[in-house]
Amino acid sequence: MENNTKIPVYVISGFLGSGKTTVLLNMLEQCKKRGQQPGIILNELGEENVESHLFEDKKVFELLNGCICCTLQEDLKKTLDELVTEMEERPLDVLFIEGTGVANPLEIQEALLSKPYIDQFEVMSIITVLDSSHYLEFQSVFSSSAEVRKLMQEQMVCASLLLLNKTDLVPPKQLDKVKQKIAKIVGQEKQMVNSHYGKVEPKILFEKRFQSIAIGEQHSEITHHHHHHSTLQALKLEDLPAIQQKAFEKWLLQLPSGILRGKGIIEIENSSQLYSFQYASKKAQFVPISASSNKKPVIILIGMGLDNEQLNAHCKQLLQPK
Ligand SMILES: Nc1nc2c(ncn2[C@@H]2O[C@H](COP(=O)(O)OP(=O)(O)OP(=O)(O)O)[C@@H](O)[C@H]2O)c(=O)[nH]1
Repeated sequence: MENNTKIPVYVISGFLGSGKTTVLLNMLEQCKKRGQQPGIILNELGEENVESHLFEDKKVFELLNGCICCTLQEDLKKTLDELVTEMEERPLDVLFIEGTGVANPLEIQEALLSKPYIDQFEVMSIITVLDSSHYLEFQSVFSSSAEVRKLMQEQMVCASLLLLNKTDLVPPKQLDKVKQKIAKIVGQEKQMVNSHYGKVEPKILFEKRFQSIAIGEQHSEITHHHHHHSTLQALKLEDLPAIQQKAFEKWLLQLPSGILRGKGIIEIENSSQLYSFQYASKKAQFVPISASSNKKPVIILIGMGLDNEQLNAHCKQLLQPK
């Protein structure tokens, strides 16, 4: 493939629940306005993508139940091959890759910069999304693990653009403090932009900020990372009864502290509709989804350092309501 036909690629990285999908949906909206056909590669830790209803009319490739940056790098390469083949029938103008919340984007970058992908794809930007409302907590030695701190630092350091998301949840003084702390890690030059529900001027989001250097060339900066999320677990709950919304919110808030993220679909008692829910930054959100989407209630929980007995007991409360 000639250089001028390379597919521009945006990699969206960031910790669990920081707002990656929200940013991706905003970028897709922009593509629609521009009449561009996007391709999407989604990598999820759970064995099911509970958010597929968000991308119904889009070309989505899913890499499930593992993290691109570990065992799934080969799968990512296969998906890229598939995408190139499919493009002969249905061309794409732009590709978005959303990693799991625990992916190190260096590994995605590495796949894209290796042969033959470097001749087919052009990395435009690695956008790392940060939850500015929980940044201090995630970086604190008292309330977070060394694994989480290191992973977030890697996600920040290899970003070409940092989005400080969820600014609505942070008082201005705290936001300043967060920015100063981040600058100490990434340096003053790295571009940092505030965002609220991932809304950022399209020009900033779509700007080309990445210079590709093939792996193996002298100045390549790729280094291998250690697999730091060995203790991470994704848990799936199915066969769920209809649940009262308030009781469910309370249940979420009382989850063991190792649970960092929850998402899924539930049936709310006395409502004929299914709801998609998000639990991130210790906040729950519910959005009704159409009955025609053929979804079944399911809950995905993701966490680290979990006490399985405690978690099982907590889950039982939900599965066997009084
Ligand atoms: N208050 C607030 N909530 C936000 C903002 N951006 C995203 N959210 C909410 O945070 C939750 C998680 O957002 P997602 O975009 O799904 O986060 P993610 O990074 O894709 O999450 P993972 O799937 O864990 O990787 C959702 O409920 C969003 O609506 C924001 O700026 N402010």
